[in-house]
Order: sequence, then structure tokens, then C-alpha cells
Amino acid sequence: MRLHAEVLDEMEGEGEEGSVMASAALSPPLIGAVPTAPRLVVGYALTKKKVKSFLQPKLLQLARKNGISFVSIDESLPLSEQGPFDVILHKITSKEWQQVLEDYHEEHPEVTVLDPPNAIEHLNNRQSMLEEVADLNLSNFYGEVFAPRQLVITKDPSSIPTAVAMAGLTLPLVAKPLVVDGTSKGHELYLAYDEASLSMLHPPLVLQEFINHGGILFKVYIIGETVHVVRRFSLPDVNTYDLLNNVGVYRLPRVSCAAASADGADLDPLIAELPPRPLLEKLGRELRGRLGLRLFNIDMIRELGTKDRYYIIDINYFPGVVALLSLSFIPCYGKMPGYEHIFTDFLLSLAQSKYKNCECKVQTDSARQVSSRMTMTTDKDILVLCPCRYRVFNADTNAMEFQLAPSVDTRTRQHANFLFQLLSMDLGLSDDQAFRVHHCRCGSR
Ligand SMILES: Nc1ncnc2c1ncn2[C@@H]1O[C@H](COP(=O)(O)OP(=O)(O)OP(=O)(O)O)[C@@H](O)[C@H]1O
Ligand SMILES: O=P(O)(O)O[C@H]1[C@H](OP(=O)(O)O)[C@@H](OP(=O)(O)O)[C@@H](O)[C@@H](O)[C@@H]1OP(=O)(O)O
Repeated sequence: MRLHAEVLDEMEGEGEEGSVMASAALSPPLIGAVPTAPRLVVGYALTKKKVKSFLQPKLLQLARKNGISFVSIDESLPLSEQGPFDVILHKITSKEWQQVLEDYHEEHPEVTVLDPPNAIEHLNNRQSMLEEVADLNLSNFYGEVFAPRQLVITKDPSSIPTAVAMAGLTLPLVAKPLVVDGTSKGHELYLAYDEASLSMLHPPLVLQEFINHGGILFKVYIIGETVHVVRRFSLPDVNTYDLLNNVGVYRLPRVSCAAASADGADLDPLIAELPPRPLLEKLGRELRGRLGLRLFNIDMIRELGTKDRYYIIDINYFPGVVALLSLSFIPCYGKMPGYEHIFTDFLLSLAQSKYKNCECKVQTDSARQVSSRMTMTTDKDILVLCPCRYRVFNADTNAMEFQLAPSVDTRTRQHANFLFQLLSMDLGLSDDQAFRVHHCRCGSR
């Protein structure tokens, strides 16, 4: 059913050493082919590492059972020649890709782009990343949430000590690269104990006050409407002794990559206690709206010695769900156990919310009612009335049954195939019945 595509379902059961994707370019659809139509086609543009960690066999299996298929996008080919897709899932940061997606979205507003490139871009800069957090006012919701005080330095390292003193920031400070560009450089962090040493750092960067938090971090995943939290080990606290006896800047280990879940660890209950659910729900809702994103996580810490003062120190777009051994890409532990269920539900919810307001009709001249919203006019002459322009869905199940793209001429064959699938399923048409596809009559094009 898909053209020019690699279908990842084929990868299931493949050994760990196998290639990242199985190539299964399918031949063009034949009218009359018996349908095994997925209800939701998710095109993905991800790094090899991300494909390996995210598209685990368990997810693929569960998704397939639910009518979702994942199709690899070839970034070297025009996007409009690939698909059709219902959803595009991506985490590629290049400007070229952003432009490709923006152009595609103009042309295909019916396709859900997860998420808009400009909203993701907002997270790729540590100054803009926490702006929305600073504006939040969640004090009525079982806790307060802040962003650490921070200063942006774009040039001249020698000016940093003065700038820090003028801003009144308290040491120690965490120095983080200003831009998170998906490379390991973007995650090179330093801890600075004294003001003078700050001039050894390399701008552009942000300097953030270090908040003691008992060495435990709450990783809050926001996946659509779902908010899921896990505990992770984090950096240890810095005490007065450390502060008085250390000078200089120290490179920090990439704790997020090294540390497995702290959920089963024997922890001080006051430190381990998860943030209250209502706070997390409200936070998730607020940030989802303010950031315009549906797939991200927040790294949240609770200030040591407090019960309800939280700081958000980092927000990541489409974070890792399974940790891989770095060279071999072999999965070593789940960062977000059960993610396959949450993601499958999320993708299904996208399909449902999208089509629930559409009303489509397929008619024959016998005006035979097929379902509450489908009618046939003639076996050979199928009229598609489609207020949503491109889509026809099964009104009984609320699931998309086929797509009708606007440029019928160039895609007639494909549309016809979709239609045939629908009709042969719902009406029991024989395989060789010919038909024509008419333009969408919803008047929107
Ligand atoms: N302001 C802070 N106070 C205390 N600890 C901090 C602070 N900022 C960062 N950390 C510690 O440093 C770690 C890495 O920080 P951060 O998440 O900002 O970097 P990152 O490079 O974006 O990490 P990731 O790999 O998770 O994306 C955190 O998990 C936490 O342990
Ligand atoms: O690869 P990992 O599983 O470590 O996931 C990391 C993810 O890399 P990936 O996008 O290649 O998966 C990172 O993305 P970039 O900022 O580098 O784009 C970032 O989101 C980290 O916070 C994730 O680590 P986590 O915070 O979940 O521990």
C-alpha cells in the first residue's frame, strides 16, 4: 500500500546486530488488492540511534496490532513523494529539515507533524527553553515550580565573573552550552565553584545556580495527555565544605546517560517521594499548551530540605525511552518502562481526535446506506463527499479507512486503491470491479 517506503514492521524479530531498518520497498498498489490497511501511518525521520532505541520490537508489535504502521522517511527524497502519512514523527535538528517539514505542512495540513519544528527549536536553546517555566504560577497546586536563576553569556569569557557578581548569582554554578543541537557537545556541562575560574569557560553558555536536591531527579514524560514520572539518580549535593575547599571548573559526567532508574533504590523517603500527581498534571497541561508540544520531558528536582519547592532544570524534546550501549546500540535498560503502551495509546488518540469531526460519504446510485455516514451511488462511479478534503473514515469505529489527497489526478491510482479497500471490505465488492474516483465535493479546494 505504501510507495517508496521502508516499512519497519519487517524489522520485528531481527537480531540486535541486524541492520537498523529492513528495506521493503513495495510495488505500487494494484486496484483490487485485498486490504490490510493500517489505520494510522506514522512516517518517521530519526537518527539511527533513535530508531534503534525507540522502535523496539515490542512497540512495533503492539502498534501493528492496533493498526499503526511506522514508515521510514528518506530525507534525501522529496517528502511529498513519500507517504501518504497521517503523522510525521521526527527529531532531526537541521535547518534544511525544518524547512522541508514547514513546506510539507503548508501543503498537507491534514498530516500531524509531531511536533512543529519551531516549537522544538524553542527547546534547543537553554535560554528560551525555561522561559515558560519562569512564567508559570502553580503555587495553588500542591507545590511551587521555578526555573533556577540563570545568566546567558554569549561572548568574552573574561567578563563572566563581573557579570555573575552583578546578577547576584550564588555559587556553585552549572555551566551549560547555550545551544542543544543533538550532539554530545551540547551536553558538556561544568560545575564552577568560584567566580574567578568562570573566565575559563567557553561561551555561548548559560550559568545556572546549582540547587541541592538529594541526588534524585524526577523525569516527567509528557506524551500527549499522559504524564508519566520516573526517578533518576542525579548529581550529588554540594555542601559548604565542598564549596570552601574547591576552586575551578569541573566537567560533569553525563548523569542522564549513565544512571539507570532510581525507582527501585533504597532512598530516603523524603527525597524519593514523587511530586504530587495534581501538580504534575497541571504542569503537563500548562507546558503542553505554552510550548505547543506533545512529546517532551521535563527534568525536575525538589530543593533539598523542602517539601514542595521544585525546579525545572531541563526540557528535552522526544527524550530517550530505552538506553542503548553506546557503540553497539544494544538496548541495556528501559528508561521509561511500558512506553510502548503509552505511545500506542497516544498515536491512536491522535487518529481519533483528528477524525471525530469529519463527516464523509461514499455514494452509489442505488443510494445504499453502508454505515451511518457512507452511501454508494454506483459500483462503477464512486462519489466521495469529504468535508475534511482528504480523509474518509469509518464512522462506526472512528478510524480512518483511506486517504483522499487533494491532487486526485496524480494520485488517482493510490486513492482508487484506498477506496477499493474500503468498498471491498464494507460492501463486499469483487476484486475486478472498476471504478472512478471523483474530486472531493466538500468545496474546500
Ligand atoms: N541547576 C541545577 N542544579 C542542580 N543540578 C543540576 C542543575 N542543572 C543540571 N543539574 C544536574 O546536571 C544534570 C544534567 O543537566 P541538564 O539536564 O541540564 O543537562 P543536559 O545536557 O541537557 O542533560 P540530558 O542529557 O538529560 O539532556 C542533571 O540531570 C542534574 O543532575
Ligand atoms: O539517547 P538517550 O536515550 O540518552 O536520550 C537522550 C536524548 O538523545 P536521543 O534523542 O538521541 O535519544 C537527548 O537528545 P538530544 O538533546 O541529544 O537531542 C536528550 O533528550 C537527553 O535528555 C536524552 O537522555 P535522557 O534525558 O532521556 O536520559
